[in-house]
Amino acid sequence: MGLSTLVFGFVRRHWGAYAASALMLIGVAALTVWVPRKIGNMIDGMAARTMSQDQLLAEIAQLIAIGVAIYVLRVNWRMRLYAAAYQLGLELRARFYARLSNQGASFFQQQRTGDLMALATNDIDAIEMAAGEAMLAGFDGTLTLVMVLGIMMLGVDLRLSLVALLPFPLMAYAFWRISSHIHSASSDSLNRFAALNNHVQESLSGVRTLRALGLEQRSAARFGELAGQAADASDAVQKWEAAYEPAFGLTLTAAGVLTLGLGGYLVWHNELTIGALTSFTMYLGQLIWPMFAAGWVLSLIGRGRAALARLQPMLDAPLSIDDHGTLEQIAPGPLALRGVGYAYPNQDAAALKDVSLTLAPGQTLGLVGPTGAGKSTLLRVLLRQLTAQHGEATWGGHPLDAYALATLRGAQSWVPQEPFLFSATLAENIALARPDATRAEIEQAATMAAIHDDITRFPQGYDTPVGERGITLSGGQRQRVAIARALLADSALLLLDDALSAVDTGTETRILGHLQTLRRQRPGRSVIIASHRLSAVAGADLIVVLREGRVSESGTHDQLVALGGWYAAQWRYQQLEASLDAS
Ligand SMILES: Nc1ncnc2c1ncn2[C@@H]1O[C@H](COP(=O)(O)OP(=O)(O)OP(=O)(O)O)[C@@H](O)[C@H]1O
Repeated sequence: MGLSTLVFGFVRRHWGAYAASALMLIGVAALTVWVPRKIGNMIDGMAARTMSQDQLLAEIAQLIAIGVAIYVLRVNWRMRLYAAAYQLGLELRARFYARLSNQGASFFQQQRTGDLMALATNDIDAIEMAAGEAMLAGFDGTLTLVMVLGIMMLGVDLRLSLVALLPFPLMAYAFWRISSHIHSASSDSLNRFAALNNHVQESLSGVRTLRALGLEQRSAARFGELAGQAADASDAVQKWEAAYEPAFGLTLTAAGVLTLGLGGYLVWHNELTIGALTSFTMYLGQLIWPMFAAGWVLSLIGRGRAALARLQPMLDAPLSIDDHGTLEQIAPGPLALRGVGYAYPNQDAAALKDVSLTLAPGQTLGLVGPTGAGKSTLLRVLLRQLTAQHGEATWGGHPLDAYALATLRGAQSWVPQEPFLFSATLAENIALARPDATRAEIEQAATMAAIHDDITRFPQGYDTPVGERGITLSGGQRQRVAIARALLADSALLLLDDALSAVDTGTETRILGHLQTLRRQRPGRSVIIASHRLSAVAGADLIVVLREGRVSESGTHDQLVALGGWYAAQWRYQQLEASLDAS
C-alpha cells in the first residue's frame, strides 16, 4: 500500500475532523487574502483624501477583528487535524503491535529488536507527520496559492501577474528535484537510526557480557561510528531541506523585481494605482507560505514514504504461526505426538525425528536427554511456537492447529529455563496471566513454588518491584517466581523447560511434592518436565529419553533403570555426584 492510499483511506474514515479543519482553513485563507485588498483600498482612500478619520478607525478595527478571527480559526484547525493524525499513529502502532504479537519465534529470530523499536517509534512518527502536518500544509498552501493567484490576476492586474509569475515554473522544477533527493536521504537516515537503535539495545541487554570481556571501549567506538553515520544521514536530509528556502527566496526576489519594474511602469502611465501596487506586492509576499508549504509537504511526504516502505513489509510479513484454528475449548483426551519431525530453518540436521508419545490427562511426563537432544524443541512444538514439518501433534484427538491460538495458549503454562520478569512488583509478575487474582491466591501459588519465604524477606514483600528499576533476583528466585506465575494460571498443561535448573535439590523436591499435591486436588491437569537433573523426573508417570532428536528410551523410572541404557548410566552418575556433594 502506498502512502497516499494509506493516508486517504484514513481521511475517508475520519472525514468529519478533516472536513471541519478544511472549512476553517477556507475561512482563514479567505480572510488572509482579503487583508491586502483592504489595505490597498485604505491607501488609495488616504492618498485621494476621500477617507474620513472615523472611516479609517473603523477599517483598523475591522483589521484587528480579522486578525483575532484568523488566530482562533488557526488554533482550532490545528488541534482537530493533529488529533486526527495522532489517531493514525495510534492505529498504525496498534496494527504493528498486534502483528508482532501474533508472530512466532522464527520471526523474532530473523528480526532485530532495535529495528522493530525504531519502526514502532521513529518510522510511525514520520507517517503520522505525513498524515497531519503534510495534509494541513498541503491543503492550506494550495488553497492560499489558488486564492492569492486568483485575486492577483482577476482582482488586481492580469498582465502584472503573468509577468511576476514567470520565475515560478523554474522553482517547481527545483522543488521536484530536491524532493526526490529527500526521499532517498530519508530512507538512509531511517535505516541508520534503526542500526543505532539496535546497537544500543544489544549493548544494554548484554552489558554484563561486554564488561566481562572488556569490550566496553570497542562497543563505545562502534556506537560513536553508528551515531556519526546516523548524524551524517540526517544532516544530508537537512541539507536537502535547506535547499528549498534559497529556491523560493530566489524566485520571490525575481518576481519582486519584475513586479516593481512593470508595476512602476503601469503606475507611471496611470494604469494602476499605488494602492493596487501595494496590494499586489503584499500578495506576492503571501505566496511565501504556499511556496514554503510546498517544500515542507514534499519533504514530509518523502520521509513518510520512506518510513512506510520500511514498515509495510513488517505489517505484511506472513505469520510464522498461522491462527486459523476454530476450536475454542480443549477436547478431553490425551496429548499425542505421532512421528513428529522438525528441522530449524537453515539447519542440516533435524532437531526432532519421528517422535511419538502419548500423555494422558492428569499424567506427568519427564523429558530427558543430553544437551541439544531436542527437549526444548519438542516443548516448543507442543506450545505451537514451532509447527512440526512431519507427523502430527494432537490434543483431545484434534490437531494442535485446529485450536484457536488463544485457546491453546490459555490451556498451557510454560516456564522456560530463563524466564522473563517484567518491570513490575513481584505480585504483579506472579499474577500476569490472572490479573484478577487475590493476594491470598498469589501467596498460595508462591508457597507452592517455594518462593513465599524469600518474598516475605524483601523490604516491601510482594510489593517489591523487580526488573530494571527494582531488586535483582537470583536465577533460582526468578525461576520460582515464574513457576508461581504458571501455577496461578492453573492451566490444563504445565510445561517446565529445565525450570528448576537453578534451584537446589532440596527446594526442587519440595516444589515437585507440591505439584503432586496440586495434581491430586485438581485431577486432569498434566505436567511435562524437561530436565537435565533426573531427580526432577524420577516420579513421573512416563519418562522419555531423547537423543539427537529421537526417542531412544521410554518408560517409568524403574523400567529405565532396569533397562541399563543412557538413563540408567546417567542416574547412577547423578546419584554418585549427589552423594559426593553431600559428604
Ligand atoms: N533457534 C534455533 N535455530 C537453529 N537451531 C536450533 C535452534 N534452537 C535449537 N536449535 C538446535 O536444535 C537442536 C535441539 O535443541 P534443543 O534446544 O531443543 O535441545 P535441548 O535438548 O533442549 O538442549 P538443552 O538441554 O541444552 O536445553 C540443537 O542441535 C540446537 O542446536
